[in-house]
Amino acid sequence: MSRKKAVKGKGSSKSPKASPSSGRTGRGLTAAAAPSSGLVYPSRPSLSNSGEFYDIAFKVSRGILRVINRVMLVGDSGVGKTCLLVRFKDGAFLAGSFISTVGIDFRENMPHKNKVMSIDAVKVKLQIWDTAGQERFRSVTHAYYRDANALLLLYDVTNKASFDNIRAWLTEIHEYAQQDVVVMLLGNKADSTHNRVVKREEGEKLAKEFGVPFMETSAKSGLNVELAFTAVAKELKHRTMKEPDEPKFQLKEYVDKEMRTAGCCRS
Ligand SMILES: Nc1nc2c(ncn2[C@@H]2O[C@H](COP(=O)(O)OP(=O)(O)OP(=O)(O)O)[C@@H](O)[C@H]2O)c(=O)[nH]1
Ligand SMILES: [Mg+2]
Repeated sequence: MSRKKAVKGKGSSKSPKASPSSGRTGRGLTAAAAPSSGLVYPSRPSLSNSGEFYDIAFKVSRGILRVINRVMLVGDSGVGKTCLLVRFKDGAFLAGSFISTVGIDFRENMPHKNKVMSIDAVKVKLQIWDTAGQERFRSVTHAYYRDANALLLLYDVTNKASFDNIRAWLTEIHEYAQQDVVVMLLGNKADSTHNRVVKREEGEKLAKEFGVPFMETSAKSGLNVELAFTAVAKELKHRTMKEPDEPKFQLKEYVDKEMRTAGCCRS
């Protein structure tokens, strides 16, 4: 058994109108806290696919520890969140006309995909939630923030407004997400060299100012897509399973090193 049902059904404590600070619970889950069965149930309830609330931490399946973590893609409409998710999950690029994601009923319709990654011999399950970037769906997105363990915040290097809005997104994240949420800034559409209006250095500078890791990506070419999700998965895995004497995993250092090793760009 991998799940322990905590609170049943819809209409429980989560709602788009919930107090912004009410969900601020740290993960606070370490391997040392795990019972010998390997089943761990943290106190924070999570939302399942069906809209029910569960306590999910990690489970042992066929002798492999599988860590389940929720990653949310956020940023302005059109920056490429859906395309990034599809590239990562299916290895394909959604070319053609732009179909904006809508968030009508956040419990039923918020699109997400699961992907299991192998991190240091541990299967890390990422539950990746796509969000609607349009302003009118913002309250829907807010309701999800506090369930996120990590946020990939995207702007579009060909769209200056999407870059300028990053400060506002970071303010929202600060207001609605868990205090210890992992945040990574991604400058997407790096393949569009001719239309680029935001330099890589500008992205680096902003990320440095806010103390978050940064990389440029392309859902079209695949540039750094795998690396972005791997880095997040590594950070989440280390947080969950850190041994007392193990040095802290440094996400930013890891990203910088990987970028240097790969000459900044890899697909
Ligand atoms: N050149 C290029 N185009 C991209 C890239 N990623 C996305 N696009 C294009 O940008 C447009 C918007 O992409 P989406 O992924 O739908 O954008 P979104 O962020 O999900 O937008 P919302 O759902 O409205 O929030 C589409 O026409 C994509 O084909 C990329 O890396 N490079
Ligand atoms: Mg979308």
